[in-house]
Amino acid sequence: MYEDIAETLLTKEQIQKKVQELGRIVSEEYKGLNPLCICVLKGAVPFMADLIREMTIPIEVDFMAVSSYGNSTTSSGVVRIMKDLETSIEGRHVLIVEDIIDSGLTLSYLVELLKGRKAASVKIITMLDKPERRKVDLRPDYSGFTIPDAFVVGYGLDYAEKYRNLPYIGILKKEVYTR
Ligand SMILES: O=P(O)(O)OC[C@H]1O[C@H](OP(=O)(O)OP(=O)(O)O)[C@H](O)[C@@H]1O
Ligand code: HPA
Ligand SMILES: [Mg+2]
Repeated sequence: MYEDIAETLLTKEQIQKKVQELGRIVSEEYKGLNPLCICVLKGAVPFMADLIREMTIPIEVDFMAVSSYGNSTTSSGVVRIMKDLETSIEGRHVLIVEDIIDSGLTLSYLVELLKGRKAASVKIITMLDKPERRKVDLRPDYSGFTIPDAFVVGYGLDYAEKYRNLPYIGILKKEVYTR
Protein backbone atom coordinates (compact mmCIF):
# COMPACT_ATOMS: atom_id res chain seq x y z
CA MET A 1 0.00 0.00 0.00
CA TYR A 2 2.63 2.57 1.08
CA GLU A 3 4.83 1.81 -1.94
CA ASP A 4 2.07 3.07 -4.27
CA ILE A 5 2.20 6.61 -2.85
CA ALA A 6 4.30 9.11 -4.80
CA GLU A 7 4.24 11.84 -2.18
CA THR A 8 2.60 12.70 1.14
CA LEU A 9 0.30 15.67 0.65
CA LEU A 10 -1.06 16.02 4.19
CA THR A 11 0.28 14.31 7.28
CA LYS A 12 -1.75 12.73 10.04
CA GLU A 13 -0.82 15.65 12.30
CA GLN A 14 -1.89 18.30 9.76
CA ILE A 15 -5.21 16.52 9.30
CA GLN A 16 -5.84 16.21 13.03
CA LYS A 17 -5.11 19.89 13.65
CA LYS A 18 -7.44 20.93 10.83
CA VAL A 19 -10.28 18.70 12.04
CA GLN A 20 -10.00 20.22 15.52
CA GLU A 21 -10.19 23.70 13.98
CA LEU A 22 -13.22 22.81 11.85
CA GLY A 23 -14.92 21.16 14.83
CA ARG A 24 -14.56 24.35 16.83
CA ILE A 25 -15.98 26.49 14.00
CA VAL A 26 -19.05 24.36 13.30
CA SER A 27 -19.75 23.88 17.02
CA GLU A 28 -19.95 27.65 17.29
CA GLU A 29 -22.07 28.14 14.17
CA TYR A 30 -24.55 25.35 14.90
CA LYS A 31 -25.08 26.12 18.58
CA GLY A 32 -28.73 25.50 19.52
CA LEU A 33 -29.57 24.08 16.06
CA ASN A 34 -29.16 20.34 16.71
CA PRO A 35 -27.65 19.79 13.24
CA LEU A 36 -27.98 16.54 11.35
CA CYS A 37 -24.52 15.57 10.12
CA ILE A 38 -24.83 13.48 6.99
CA CYS A 39 -21.84 11.35 6.12
CA VAL A 40 -21.45 10.63 2.43
CA LEU A 41 -20.29 7.02 2.30
CA LYS A 42 -17.77 5.66 1.98
CA GLY A 43 -15.02 8.23 1.60
CA ALA A 44 -16.17 10.58 4.36
CA VAL A 45 -16.17 7.94 7.13
CA PRO A 46 -12.82 8.83 8.79
CA PHE A 47 -13.46 12.58 8.54
CA MET A 48 -17.00 12.23 9.91
CA ALA A 49 -15.82 10.04 12.80
CA ASP A 50 -13.10 12.54 13.73
CA LEU A 51 -15.16 15.69 13.14
CA ILE A 52 -18.17 14.77 15.26
CA ARG A 53 -15.87 14.02 18.19
CA GLU A 54 -14.54 17.57 17.89
CA MET A 55 -18.08 18.96 18.01
CA THR A 56 -19.05 20.09 21.48
CA ILE A 57 -22.79 20.60 20.85
CA PRO A 58 -25.65 18.09 20.52
CA ILE A 59 -25.82 16.68 17.00
CA GLU A 60 -27.38 13.74 15.18
CA VAL A 61 -25.90 11.61 12.42
CA ASP A 62 -27.16 9.83 9.35
CA PHE A 63 -25.57 8.25 6.31
CA MET A 64 -26.03 8.33 2.57
CA ALA A 65 -24.27 6.47 -0.17
CA VAL A 66 -24.11 7.91 -3.65
CA SER A 67 -21.75 6.74 -6.30
CA SER A 68 -20.41 8.46 -9.36
CA TYR A 69 -16.86 7.12 -9.70
CA GLY A 70 -17.08 3.34 -9.65
CA ASN A 71 -13.53 2.07 -10.09
CA SER A 72 -12.31 4.98 -12.16
CA THR A 73 -10.33 8.18 -11.43
CA THR A 74 -12.85 10.40 -13.21
CA SER A 75 -16.48 10.98 -12.35
CA SER A 76 -19.04 9.41 -14.66
CA GLY A 77 -21.35 12.35 -13.97
CA VAL A 78 -24.17 9.93 -13.25
CA VAL A 79 -25.02 9.98 -9.56
CA ARG A 80 -26.74 6.92 -8.16
CA ILE A 81 -28.27 6.70 -4.67
CA MET A 82 -27.05 3.44 -3.15
CA LYS A 83 -28.35 4.15 0.36
CA ASP A 84 -30.78 6.82 1.50
CA LEU A 85 -31.24 8.59 4.85
CA GLU A 86 -33.16 6.97 7.67
CA THR A 87 -34.43 10.25 9.08
CA SER A 88 -36.72 12.95 7.72
CA ILE A 89 -34.82 16.20 7.22
CA GLU A 90 -37.81 18.52 6.99
CA GLY A 91 -37.04 21.61 9.05
CA ARG A 92 -33.60 20.27 10.02
CA HIS A 93 -30.25 21.99 9.73
CA VAL A 94 -28.27 19.63 7.55
CA LEU A 95 -24.50 19.53 7.37
CA ILE A 96 -23.21 17.31 4.56
CA VAL A 97 -19.84 15.83 5.48
CA GLU A 98 -17.58 14.95 2.54
CA ASP A 99 -14.00 13.87 2.06
CA ILE A 100 -13.43 15.68 -1.24
CA ILE A 101 -15.10 17.94 -3.78
CA ASP A 102 -13.64 17.34 -7.22
CA SER A 103 -15.93 17.92 -10.22
CA GLY A 104 -18.67 18.92 -7.75
CA LEU A 105 -21.17 16.68 -9.52
CA THR A 106 -21.85 14.42 -6.53
CA LEU A 107 -22.56 17.27 -4.14
CA SER A 108 -24.51 19.51 -6.48
CA TYR A 109 -26.87 16.60 -7.00
CA LEU A 110 -27.07 15.88 -3.28
CA VAL A 111 -27.59 19.49 -2.20
CA GLU A 112 -30.50 19.92 -4.60
CA LEU A 113 -32.00 16.63 -3.47
CA LEU A 114 -31.84 17.55 0.22
CA LYS A 115 -33.11 21.10 -0.32
CA GLY A 116 -36.07 19.56 -2.12
CA ARG A 117 -36.87 17.67 1.07
CA LYS A 118 -37.45 21.00 2.85
CA ALA A 119 -34.41 21.10 5.12
CA ALA A 120 -34.14 24.37 7.09
CA SER A 121 -30.58 24.72 5.77
CA VAL A 122 -28.14 22.61 3.80
CA LYS A 123 -24.43 23.27 4.14
CA ILE A 124 -21.31 21.41 3.06
CA ILE A 125 -18.17 20.64 5.01
CA THR A 126 -15.35 18.96 3.13
CA MET A 127 -11.87 17.88 4.15
CA LEU A 128 -10.44 18.51 0.67
CA ASP A 129 -11.38 20.87 -2.13
CA LYS A 130 -9.94 20.44 -5.64
CA PRO A 131 -11.36 23.56 -7.37
CA GLU A 132 -9.32 23.20 -10.59
CA ARG A 133 -11.44 20.24 -11.60
CA ARG A 134 -14.85 21.76 -11.00
CA LYS A 135 -17.51 21.12 -13.65
CA VAL A 136 -20.32 22.92 -11.81
CA ASP A 137 -20.32 26.07 -9.68
CA LEU A 138 -20.26 24.62 -6.21
CA ARG A 139 -18.43 25.95 -3.17
CA PRO A 140 -18.15 24.30 0.23
CA ASP A 141 -19.27 26.27 3.27
CA TYR A 142 -16.38 24.84 5.29
CA SER A 143 -13.24 23.31 3.85
CA GLY A 144 -10.09 21.80 5.34
CA PHE A 145 -7.54 22.09 2.55
CA THR A 146 -7.52 23.28 -1.05
CA ILE A 147 -5.44 20.84 -3.05
CA PRO A 148 -3.95 20.77 -6.57
CA ASP A 149 -5.26 18.62 -9.41
CA ALA A 150 -3.81 15.25 -8.46
CA PHE A 151 -5.49 11.97 -7.63
CA VAL A 152 -5.19 11.54 -3.88
CA VAL A 153 -5.86 8.61 -1.57
CA GLY A 154 -5.94 7.92 2.15
CA TYR A 155 -8.01 9.15 5.11
CA GLY A 156 -11.09 7.59 3.49
CA LEU A 157 -10.21 8.33 -0.13
CA ASP A 158 -9.79 5.31 -2.34
CA TYR A 159 -8.63 4.14 -5.68
CA ALA A 160 -10.62 1.03 -6.67
CA GLU A 161 -11.61 0.64 -2.98
CA LYS A 162 -7.99 0.52 -1.76
CA TYR A 163 -5.96 2.92 0.43
CA ARG A 164 -8.94 4.18 2.50
CA ASN A 165 -7.14 3.14 5.69
CA LEU A 166 -3.97 5.16 5.06
CA PRO A 167 -3.75 7.54 8.06
CA TYR A 168 -2.43 10.38 5.89
CA ILE A 169 -3.35 11.79 2.45
CA GLY A 170 -1.01 11.01 -0.40
CA ILE A 171 -0.74 11.41 -4.15
CA LEU A 172 -1.12 8.07 -5.87
CA LYS A 173 1.64 7.07 -8.31
CA LYS A 174 0.33 7.46 -11.86
CA GLU A 175 1.57 4.00 -12.80
CA VAL A 176 -0.91 2.51 -10.31
CA TYR A 177 -3.95 3.68 -12.27
CA THR A 178 -2.51 3.59 -15.76
CA ARG A 179 -1.22 0.02 -15.64
O1 LIG B 1 -16.88 16.14 -6.82
P1 LIG B 1 -16.98 14.80 -7.46
O2 LIG B 1 -16.22 14.76 -8.77
O3 LIG B 1 -18.37 14.32 -7.61
O4 LIG B 1 -16.18 13.75 -6.56
C1 LIG B 1 -16.26 13.65 -5.17
C2 LIG B 1 -16.96 12.41 -4.73
O5 LIG B 1 -16.37 11.24 -5.29
C3 LIG B 1 -15.90 10.35 -4.27
O6 LIG B 1 -16.86 9.39 -3.94
P2 LIG B 1 -17.15 8.06 -4.77
O7 LIG B 1 -18.33 8.26 -5.64
O8 LIG B 1 -15.88 7.62 -5.44
O9 LIG B 1 -17.53 7.03 -3.64
P3 LIG B 1 -16.74 6.66 -2.29
O10 LIG B 1 -16.91 7.80 -1.33
O11 LIG B 1 -17.40 5.42 -1.80
O12 LIG B 1 -15.30 6.46 -2.66
C4 LIG B 1 -15.70 11.27 -3.08
O13 LIG B 1 -15.78 10.57 -1.87
C5 LIG B 1 -16.82 12.27 -3.22
O14 LIG B 1 -18.02 11.79 -2.68
O1 HPA C 1 -8.59 12.58 -5.89
C1 HPA C 1 -9.48 11.74 -5.57
N1 HPA C 1 -9.16 10.61 -4.90
C2 HPA C 1 -10.07 9.66 -4.54
N2 HPA C 1 -11.36 9.77 -4.81
C3 HPA C 1 -11.75 10.89 -5.46
N3 HPA C 1 -12.99 11.24 -5.84
C4 HPA C 1 -12.87 12.41 -6.45
N4 HPA C 1 -11.60 12.83 -6.48
C5 HPA C 1 -10.86 11.89 -5.86
MG1 LIG D 1 -17.78 9.84 -1.46
